[in-house]
Order: sequence, then structure tokens, then C-alpha cells
Amino acid sequence: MSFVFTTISATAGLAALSAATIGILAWERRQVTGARWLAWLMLAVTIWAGSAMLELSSSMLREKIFWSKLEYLGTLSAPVLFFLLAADYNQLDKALRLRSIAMLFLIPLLSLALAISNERHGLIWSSYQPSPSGYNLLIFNHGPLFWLLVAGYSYLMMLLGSLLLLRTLHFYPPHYRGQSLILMLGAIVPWAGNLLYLSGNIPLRGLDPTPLCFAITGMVFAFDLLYLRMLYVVPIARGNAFNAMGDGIVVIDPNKTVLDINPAAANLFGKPAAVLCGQPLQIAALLAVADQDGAHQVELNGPGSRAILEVRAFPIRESGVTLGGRMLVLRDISRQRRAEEALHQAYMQLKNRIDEIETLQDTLREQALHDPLTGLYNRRYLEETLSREISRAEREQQPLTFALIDLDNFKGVNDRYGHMAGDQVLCALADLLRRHCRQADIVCRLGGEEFIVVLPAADQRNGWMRLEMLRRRFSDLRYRVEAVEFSSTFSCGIACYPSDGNSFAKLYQLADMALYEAKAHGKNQVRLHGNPLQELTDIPLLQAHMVSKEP
Ligand SMILES: Nc1nc2c(ncn2[C@@H]2O[C@H](COP(=O)(O)OP(=O)(O)OP(=O)(O)O)[C@@H](O)[C@H]2O)c(=O)[nH]1
Repeated sequence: MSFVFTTISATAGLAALSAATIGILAWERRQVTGARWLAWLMLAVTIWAGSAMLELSSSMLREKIFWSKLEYLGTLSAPVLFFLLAADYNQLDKALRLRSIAMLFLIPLLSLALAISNERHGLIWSSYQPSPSGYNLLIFNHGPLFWLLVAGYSYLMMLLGSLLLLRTLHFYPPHYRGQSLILMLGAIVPWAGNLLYLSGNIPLRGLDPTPLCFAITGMVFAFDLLYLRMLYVVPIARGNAFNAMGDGIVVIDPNKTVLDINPAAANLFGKPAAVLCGQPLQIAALLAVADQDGAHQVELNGPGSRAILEVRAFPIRESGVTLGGRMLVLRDISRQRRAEEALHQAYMQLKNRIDEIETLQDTLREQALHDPLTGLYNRRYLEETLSREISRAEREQQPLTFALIDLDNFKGVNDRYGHMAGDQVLCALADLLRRHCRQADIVCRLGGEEFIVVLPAADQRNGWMRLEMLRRRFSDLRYRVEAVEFSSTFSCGIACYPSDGNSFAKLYQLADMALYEAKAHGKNQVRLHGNPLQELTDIPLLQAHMVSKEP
């Protein structure tokens, strides 16, 4: 083998080196869109430019032909790989299955086989001659299959790839079209180089600048895919977030025309975003808050639907400068609202139930402490409160009168006039006691025809006088059953705190003894335990101590 290195072969070598470097860089970042195919493309360019360098450096014709055939490996695969790169860049890679990719390489494989076996048929090149430029170049006179399979197919792939790149001008956000344009320019370079070569208009005839052009394209693509492309991610992610956001966003100009709207907002308005963009914002409730700061609640009523929105309006600023127009952020709080309403309803129901239960409890408590026939307190209440009253009397150094009342001959009333008449008498006594007792006094029915009256701050004398007054008034009452009129009397026994005792049991026991005395001595009388005040029977004195609520 004999080699003659020239400037041109060195340039091809530089192109191969550049392509190899870019290929390695791209392969390392192959997860980036397009980078994997850029790496493969650069491998093809490396083979192409490397073989070209060796072809250009070889001085032997046979060797030149050999490297030239190897060059076809790169020449044929580079346009297909360029197309695949462009498809990947357009995010069409998922549509390209392995089988379709293999199909794309069928013609290049056939072409390669034809190039290798060209000596037998001369369909790829029919002849060659040294270039008059003198740079150790060969000029090939291409055969018909070269134009059809090599040039034709390669141009087809390049054309399709370039069209796909053109598509990206619409595919990516408008303010990033600059980068797409750079990519387009990168794609034009091999076109230009190859056209020069095939048309024979290159100053050094026989020199194919295409691999060098592809190496330049590789640099441009690497710059775009591996550097600038990363910058795309942020706005694309932002755009995706805008579209994927659960909150609705509407951008309006100062005239309240919708400039942009995300799917969530369009969904709330019940119309596609494309229809709403460019139209005046026609929702009065939103217009009312569009110029206001802070959060506002707005109700949206659509056909058969109602949404409650929390709307926040923001001015649109860039680098601290207000640009005009507003951005409305709409948060659908209908579910939250409905949940709050349901919670409130549940709370109100619960509160009503608690109120009912409390009322019921109060009623039950009242019932538990009251006698159902007369409405007076019962024994239970007395037992609960008497010890408290005694403690208070003790604290205040006050006496307390405990009077036990029992109706006289009540069985006879029942027997003669009936049980209802008996009840009437019981109620009359209860009513009398209620009316003639103070608020601080405790009046209760123990059961049957037995009543107890507790008079705080009343000593023996005072207590006796008040019970005596009550006895007289009661005996004055008249009852009527059909045409028959009758009256009733009671006997009463009194025990007092502190002289007779300081417990319910003791006071009850002594009052009962006094009552027994009263019954034994003719009934219809009030007796003090121990009977110490028999002289207190004169009516004027009694009347002076009467506590009457009667008109
Ligand atoms: N109508 C009515 N009678 C009742 C009630 N509770 C008890 N009695 C009656 O009260 C009567 C009490 O009778 P006794 O204990 O013999 O007493 P008494 O007839 O008053 O005789 P003395 O106490 O000795 O005067 C009984 O007939 C009971 O049935 C009631 O709620 N209503």
C-alpha cells in the first residue's frame, strides 16, 4: 500500500475525526430525543469520511477502488440515518418499528452489493479517470443504478428527512423556532455539497465534499440536540403543565378578549379552547372580578350544571413591567363547597338531634323529679335537695321547718266520691301549697296522700303558723261530685332543723311522730314535734304571718 497525504485527504480525515467525536458525545447522551440516530449518522459519516480520506490518500488505483467501495457503506446509510434522526426529532420514533427501519435499509444494502460487484456489471460506475485537478482524485462516470438507487434513494431520504425537520417549525413553541431553523440550515449543508459533487461544478473535480458537509451537519445537530434542546424542555414542560393543570387558566387582553385558555378552563366553559381563543370573555361573573385583586367566589351556571369557582386575577408582568391584560386562575371548588354544605347540614341535623336529646333529657329529668299527678316535686328530688338546704341553713345559721302533711280519711273520700274525686282533692292541695309557698320553699308529694313542705329560714313558731294557715285554707276548700259537695282536711307534723335533727331520715321520723300525734288527737291540726307551742293558735297572729299569693 502506498499513501500520499494531501490537504484534501487531511480535511476528510478531520471530518471523520469530528464525526467520530460527535458520534461518541451523542451516544453518551442517547436518551435525548434524536441523539441515538445522530450517533449512528455520525458513525456512517465517520466511515464515509474515513474511507474518503484513505481513498484520497491511496496512490494505487486498486486501493482507491477498494476504499471507494467501503465509502459506499457510509454514503448509502447516512441519508437513511438522517431520515430516522428527523423522524425521532419529530417524536415519530414510536411509529417506526424495527421491521420498517430494516425495510429502509433494503435499497442501500442492494446498492452496496452492486457497488461491491460493480466490476462484473458496471451499473454503479461504468468508468473512471484521474481528475485533472491533480490532487490524486478519481472521477467516476456513474452508471444508471447509481442515479436510481444511490443518488435517487439518498435524495428521497434526505428530502423526507428535511420535510420532517421543516415540520418541527410548527411543532415546537414559536419562540424556539430559531433553533429549528438552525437545524434546517444544518440539513441544507449536505444537500449543497452533494449537488456540487454530482453536478461536477466543484472546483476540484472528483472530490466529494458530502462527508465533510455531513460532519458540519453533525456539529450543528449536536449543538441543537445536545445543548439547545435541553433549553426546550423548560418551556415545553411549562406548556404541558399549563395544559395538564387541574385549575383553569384564562389569559385575556385589556379588552377582555381571550388570548389563551387551558383545557381545564375550556372544560369549565363547556367549549373547546380553539373556539374560545380570540373571542371576548362573555361570562359576566368573571368579567366582574377580572380587574380585581384577591380571591373571589363566582358561580358558573351552564345547561344542567352549576360550578362554584374561586377566581384569582393577576396582572401579566415580565421583568417587573406590566404588559396589560390579566391572567385568571379558576379553581373549581364545587365539590369542596358541596362537602362543606353537606357537613353543615349534617352538623345542623346533629345539633338538632342533640337539642332534642337535651330537651328530652330535661323532660325526663323533670319527669323523674316530679309527681305526674300534681306536678309537685317527688321524694327523689327532696332527698337530692334537702341535704343541700340543710348545709345552706347550717352555713347561714338559719333554722329550717320540715312539715309532713297527710290527708285525713282520704280512703273515705275515694270510697264515697270515687278515685277521680280523690285525685281532685290531691291536686287542690298541691295547688294550694304551690300558691302559698315562697320560691325558696320546697313542696313535694311523697306518694299516696302524703306531702312534705320544707320552709328554709322558718323556725318552729314561724313554720307552725304557716302550716296552720295552709291547713285552714285547705279545709275551707269545697269539692263537688255531681250534686254532692264535700270538703277535706289534712293533719301535719313538724320537725325543725337544728333542734330536731340534721338529716332527712331524722327530720322525717320526728315529723311523722308529730303527724301521728295530730291524727291521734282528732286530725285536721298541725303538730310540732314535742308539742312545745300549743299557745300559738290565735287567728290574728296567724293572719299576720300569712304568705299568700292569692289576689
Ligand atoms: N284518688 C287517689 N287515691 C290515692 C292515691 N294514692 C293513694 N290513694 C288512696 O289514699 C288512701 C289512703 O288511705 P289510708 O292510708 O287508709 O289513710 P286515710 O284513709 O286517709 O286515713 P287516715 O290517714 O288515718 O286519715 C287509700 O285508699 C289509697 O288508695 C292517688 O293517687 N289518688
